[in-house]
Order: sequence, then structure tokens, then C-alpha cells
Amino acid sequence: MTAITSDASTPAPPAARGLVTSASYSITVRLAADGDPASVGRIATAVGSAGGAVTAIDVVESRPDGLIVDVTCSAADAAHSEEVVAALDAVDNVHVRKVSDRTFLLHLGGKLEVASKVPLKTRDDLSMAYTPGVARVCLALAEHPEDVRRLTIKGNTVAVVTDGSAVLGLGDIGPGASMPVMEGKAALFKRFADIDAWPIALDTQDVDEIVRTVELIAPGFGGINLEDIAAPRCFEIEARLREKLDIPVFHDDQHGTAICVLAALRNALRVVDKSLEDVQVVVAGGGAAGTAIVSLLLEAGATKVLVWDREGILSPDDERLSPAKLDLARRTNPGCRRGELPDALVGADVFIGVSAANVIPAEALAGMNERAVVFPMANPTPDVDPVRARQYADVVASGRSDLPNQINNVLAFPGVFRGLLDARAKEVRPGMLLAAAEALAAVVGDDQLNANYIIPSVFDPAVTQAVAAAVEHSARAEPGATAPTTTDAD
Ligand SMILES: NC(=O)c1ccc[n+]([C@@H]2O[C@H](COP(=O)([O-])OP(=O)(O)OC[C@H]3O[C@@H](n4cnc5c(N)ncnc54)[C@H](O)[C@@H]3O)[C@@H](O)[C@H]2O)c1
Ligand SMILES: O=C(O)C[C@H](O)C(=O)O
Repeated sequence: MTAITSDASTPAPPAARGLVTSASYSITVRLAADGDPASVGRIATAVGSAGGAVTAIDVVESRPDGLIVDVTCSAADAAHSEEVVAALDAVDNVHVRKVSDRTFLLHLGGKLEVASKVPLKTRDDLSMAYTPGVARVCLALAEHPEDVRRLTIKGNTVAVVTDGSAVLGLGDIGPGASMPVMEGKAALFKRFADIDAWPIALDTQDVDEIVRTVELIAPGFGGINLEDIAAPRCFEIEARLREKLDIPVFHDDQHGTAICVLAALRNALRVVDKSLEDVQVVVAGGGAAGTAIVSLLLEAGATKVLVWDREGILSPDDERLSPAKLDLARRTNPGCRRGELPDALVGADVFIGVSAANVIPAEALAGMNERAVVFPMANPTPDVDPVRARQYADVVASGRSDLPNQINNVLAFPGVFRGLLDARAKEVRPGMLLAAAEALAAVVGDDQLNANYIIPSVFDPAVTQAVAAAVEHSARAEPGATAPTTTDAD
């Protein structure tokens, strides 16, 4: 648990600073209060006046002369948590005993465990689940390797593999520090698709070593989810693994994002009554997410896409470009248009931001066409302020959970892998990604669609089901994309 750090300056009240409380800055403060019945009310008032939100007050101990109380409340950030604690400490006859950060408490010991699916209560159980009975199953698999998916965890297990080089918006923080994200991803796989995923954080950023390591561990997995590996290394790693392995390899930061963006864009264009084939799209950020988004949009029928990155609008005649960006430029900008992001946005219908925080002011959107669609998705701070973007666009979506239209990969990857595993897919093909995006878009019915609801909630059970069914169907329809069916070894 981290200590909550102090800030010597006196900040303006949280509401005046535009702060919004969030469960991710949730604290539990243990307080000793006197026996005055009004104390609990004073405690709640103190939290509220400091801008915090009380979510629970639990009496831990009651004595004739006082109470020990746990107050749980949400704050807006770490500094604000400290203001809330200070406000509680200032209440007459109330003393702060301990402050716990609930997000850190939730991570104690990690977020995952392995559970046995078979009973191990008797010697008979042991004889079947382990030696000697297990040996017969091993020999059967040696004879019929195609049955490994059916008789082991392989058929329902995904490796979540990272090198810790591009973790969330945090950058290259290394394999150990990446583990909470990888564990979280595995927890989401289980929660939304009942897939047993395992975090694998590699202590190398060498492409050859990563490829070889994943190749070596692949026999025990039904799929590989590459996660938070920096571009352009991620492109080569994925391509080489796809070449070598007979299980699907899917870099979620690329393809999961692309599926969600295409789904959201399909619905946004329904709202503004424009078609993908006709709109001018501008993508900021030609990295992992941007490259995959562009590929899927082109696959889906988009004809006018420009990509902007550090070098300006990516153009095939720009000698500074890396091979990956050059390829992107060739596929999007044959006319060699040059300029900066505001130039690209003049006359554009759609802006998709997957670059970095605040790369343009909202005013730069003014040059876009009527009924513009703007998706600034850089996390945690979007490429352009999504609230101010509403002045210039009819539909706005971002990665933020505190605004409408949150685009998050969890809408896609659980269903994608559920479908791939159920189809016994050996590989991922573009048709499967397209099918996933169209199915995700279709979850929002005509009677639900509006500018603030272009993408469904991840808690809608129809989401994973629809994506999984579409991917499974698409995989089965693709010649050679699935493994042969099993024999009846039992
Ligand atoms: N669902 C989502 O909300 C979602 C999904 C994926 C990525 N993202 C966000 O999108 C962003 C990019 O992710 P990625 O995985 O593609 O990262 P990446 O590092 O592979 O790519 C980022 C690209 O943006 C460019 N870039 C960065 N800062 C720039 C600047 N100031 N000006 C111009 N170009 C700049 C980089 O050169 C790079 O090509 C991140 O903020 C990430 O959190 C959001
Ligand atoms: O995995 C996610 O949902 C987060 C996203 O990919 C991001 O990089 O911000």
C-alpha cells in the first residue's frame, strides 16, 4: 500500500478544479471518534465539504466513550485523497488512525489464482487425475496430438504475453511493473468470456528472444494475446509468430482497438448519415493502434484516410519515415499530401486520435466538415479535449469511462478469443476482425442508437456473445483456418 503523499500548497476546492471523484482513488480511513451521536454526521459532512464522495461508513468497534469507524470514500486523485483525510482529521474529537488505498488493497497477492476443476478428495481421485491414470491420457495424446485441445486446458487457455515496453499510456515500465495490467487482462478474459488466460511478462525486449520464447510455450495454449509491446517491434513479433504457430496470435493493442473503432465508427456514421466509403478520415498516431485501425478501415471499405504522426501527414515521399510508417503512407496518401494535423483536418469528416495527450486544441476541429465525428482515444488524456470537441462534432467518443461512448478493447478481445477457441482456429484473418466489428456495431439497435450511445456497454451480455459468434462463424467459413476435429479418444 502506498502512503498518500502530501502537498504543501493549498489547492482550490476540487469542484472548482474540475475534479471528478473516481473509484480508482477510493480510500478507507479508520477514525476514532468520541461518543457524541452527531460525530458520524460530522464525518460525512467533512468528506463532502472536501469534495469527496462517501460510499460506506462501517462501525468497527463501539464503546461507551466512543467509536472506531471505517469511512470509505472516493477522491479525484492522490492529492485530493490527502485533502479528504486532512478534512477528516480536522473534525473535532475525531482522529485519523489509518488510511488504506482500496485499489492497492485489491492488488495484494495479485488478482488471479489457479483452481482445480476436478475433485481431489480420495486415492481414487488421485489415481485418475494424476498418476497412474493420467499416463493413459498422455499416451493417447502422444498418438493423437489433435486431441490436446479437448483433453487439456489448451482448448480454453490464452497466454497474455508482454515485454513491458508500452504499458497503457505509461510507456516502457518493464515486465514486473506490467504485471497488474496483464493480470487485469486475464481477469477480464475470465469474467467476460470464461477463458483461462495467464499473464506472461518477459524479461527481454529482443524480437528474436520474444518470438522464440512464445514459440516454446505455445503448446500449452489455444491462443496468444500479445499485449503492450511497443511499435514497430510489435509488428515483426506478431508477423513472425503468425508464420510459426498453429494457434491464433492477436496483438490486442492493434486489432482489439481496430475492431472497437470500426464498430463505433459504423454507428457514428449511422447517426450523422454518412458512409464509410465517402468520408475523409484522419488518424493521429501511426503506431500500433493507428496502423491496425487504418488497415481495418481500408478493409471495411474506407477510401480516404490520412495518417498524421511526429513527421506530419505521413507521405510516401518523406525520406524520414520508418519502414512501417512508409508502408502506412503508401497505403493512405498516394497523392503525397503534406502538412500538420490541423491541415489534414480541413474538410475531414472523421478524426481518430491514437497519438498522445492534447496534440491539438479543440479549435483545430473547426475546419472539419459539418456533422463531424471525433474519437480522441489517447489514454489517459485524449488527443483533444473530448468535452470541448463537442462544440465542433456531432459525435464524440473517447477511451474515458467518465464520458459517454467509451471505446475500450474489452468490448472486443474476450469475444474474439471465445470465437477463435470455439472454432479451434489456427490463425486470425482480416475477415474475422471485420466480422467482429460488424457484430459489435449491431449490438446497438436502431431503437437505441444516438450520438451518446454508439457503442454498447461491456456489461451488456450480448456483446461477448455477438462478437464470439461472428468470429467463430467467420473462422469456420475460412478454408484452412481451423484445426481438424478431434478423435473420440475416450
Ligand atoms: N481503446 C482505447 O481507448 C485505446 C486503444 C489503444 C490505444 N489507445 C491509446 O492510443 C495511444 C496510442 O497507442 P499505441 O499503442 O498505438 O501507441 P504507439 O506508441 O504504438 O503509437 C503512438 C504513435 O503516436 C505518435 N505520437 C506520440 N506522440 C505524438 C505527438 N506528440 N505528436 C505526433 N505523434 C505522436 C508516435 O510517434 C506513435 O507513432 C495511447 O495513448 C493509448 O493509450 C487507446
Ligand atoms: O487495453 C486497453 O483497453 C487500453 C488501451 O489499449 C490503451 O493502450 O490505452
